[in-house]
Amino acid sequence: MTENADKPLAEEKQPLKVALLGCGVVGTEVVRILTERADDLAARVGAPLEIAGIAVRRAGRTRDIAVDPALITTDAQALVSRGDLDLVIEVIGGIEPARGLILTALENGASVITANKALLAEDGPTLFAAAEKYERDLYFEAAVAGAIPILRPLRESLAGDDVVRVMGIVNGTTNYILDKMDSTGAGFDEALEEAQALGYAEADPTADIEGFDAAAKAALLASLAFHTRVSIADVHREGITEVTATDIASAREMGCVVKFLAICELDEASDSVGARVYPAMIPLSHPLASVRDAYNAVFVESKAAGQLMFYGRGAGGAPTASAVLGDLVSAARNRLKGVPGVGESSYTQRAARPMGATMTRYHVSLDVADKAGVLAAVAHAFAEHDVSIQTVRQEGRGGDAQLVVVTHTATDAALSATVEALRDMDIVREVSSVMRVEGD
Ligand SMILES: NC(=O)C1=CN([C@@H]2O[C@H](COP(=O)(O)OP(=O)(O)OC[C@H]3O[C@@H](n4cnc5c(N)ncnc54)[C@H](O)[C@@H]3O)[C@@H](O)[C@H]2O)C=CC1
Ligand SMILES: N[C@@H](CC=O)C(=O)O
Ligand code: NA
Repeated sequence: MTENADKPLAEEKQPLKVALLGCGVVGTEVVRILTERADDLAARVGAPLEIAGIAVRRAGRTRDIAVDPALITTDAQALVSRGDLDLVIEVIGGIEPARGLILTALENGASVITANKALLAEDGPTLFAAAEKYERDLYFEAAVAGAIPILRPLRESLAGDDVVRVMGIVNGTTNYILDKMDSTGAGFDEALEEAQALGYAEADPTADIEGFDAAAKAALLASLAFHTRVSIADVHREGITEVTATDIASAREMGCVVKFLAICELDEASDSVGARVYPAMIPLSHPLASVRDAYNAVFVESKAAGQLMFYGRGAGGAPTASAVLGDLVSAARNRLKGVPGVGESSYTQRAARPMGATMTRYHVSLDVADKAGVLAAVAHAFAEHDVSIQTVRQEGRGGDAQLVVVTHTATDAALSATVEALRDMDIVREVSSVMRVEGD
């Protein structure tokens, strides 16, 4: 008889009790995987995972889940206060009651898995401090880029390297909208409705289209990548609501596509961190240009590894549940061992770099009077602000002309001052669009 024969099988071990908070798009898929894959999960963890309770907002609603109705409760606070839970999954979203519930769960000895980027980017330090105090895990792989494993690689695989830049498409809803507008000519509202029906959008889709969701994710990426604390308030944010069909066509004309980007950079000279989200034109040859539908992709650049790219489904119930379950298995293994896993690392305390100091390029479309000297006057406005022009294209339109100017790299402060000056010029009838150019 081998030594192992005495060891209890996973299913003979005391089950780990799991509570689920919220049973919407993501929660439903979490329950499905937990129930359908129970035996394999038990084998991987080393003990069965038992659903001990599911907190919902409305009890009577028909749900597509196969669990004992006695497990359903509308009292999430009582559930997390029980004291016998090993693991709590928070997929309610928003700030409160999620924050209070997570803190109570940690205080009562449970490790927590959450997909809630909004909360972590607003008040992560409070939650991480509680996890450390009670020696429990607080994992959140699902919070950034859905199914794509990106946070664990940053926290663990790249812990010995120095990350200098993270750039990606981290919001599925907006990528879906921009992709549909570009490839099928769909209108903004129509594409947003489709994204909502497919379960990609936040409960309030303003969070997606105004960039709050991507800004929260950028804050989490920057914090992990640069071992510091970046909150959503530190992230420069512009959403996609101003992107027009004309911008998309204009991007095509210069061999580009409009993508909604999150960019996090370490400025070594000033030891500061810049994080920003905005729609930008990128060349069709850039790998991010071919990210379609609700897919996400994240580029990481580090000193020793060079460039790494992570790609996959960034939104949707099942892909997001995959990330939640991955965290659940890790946290469950740690619970069995009695020690928490790797926590947060924010030892550098780097300052936030102001947006004005960011080096970027602009694509500016102007409606101008079509007369002698206009081009020279416009060029002068750029030169006066130390912004060098890369290309100018002019198209006549009756008595008016349209000028499309693409600049070389300059500080964002210089570029926006140039645009302000252009707006004040009599010969400029309208600055019809301003968009940054990235990725080359
Ligand atoms: N849907 C997606 O593709 C992704 C979602 N996430 C995040 O996952 C979380 C959940 O998202 P979804 O499932 O899409 O949202 P959802 O709106 O479909 O689900 C949330 C559920 O929580 C319930 N709820 C609200 N207040 C409650 C309370 N006090 N007690 C119990 N239940 C309550 C709601 O009734 C709803 O069923 C959010 O933090 C979201 O940002 C993260 C990645 C992707
Ligand atoms: N609403 C989000 C969901 C995932 O984080 C998105 O569209 O990416
Ligand atoms: Na992820």
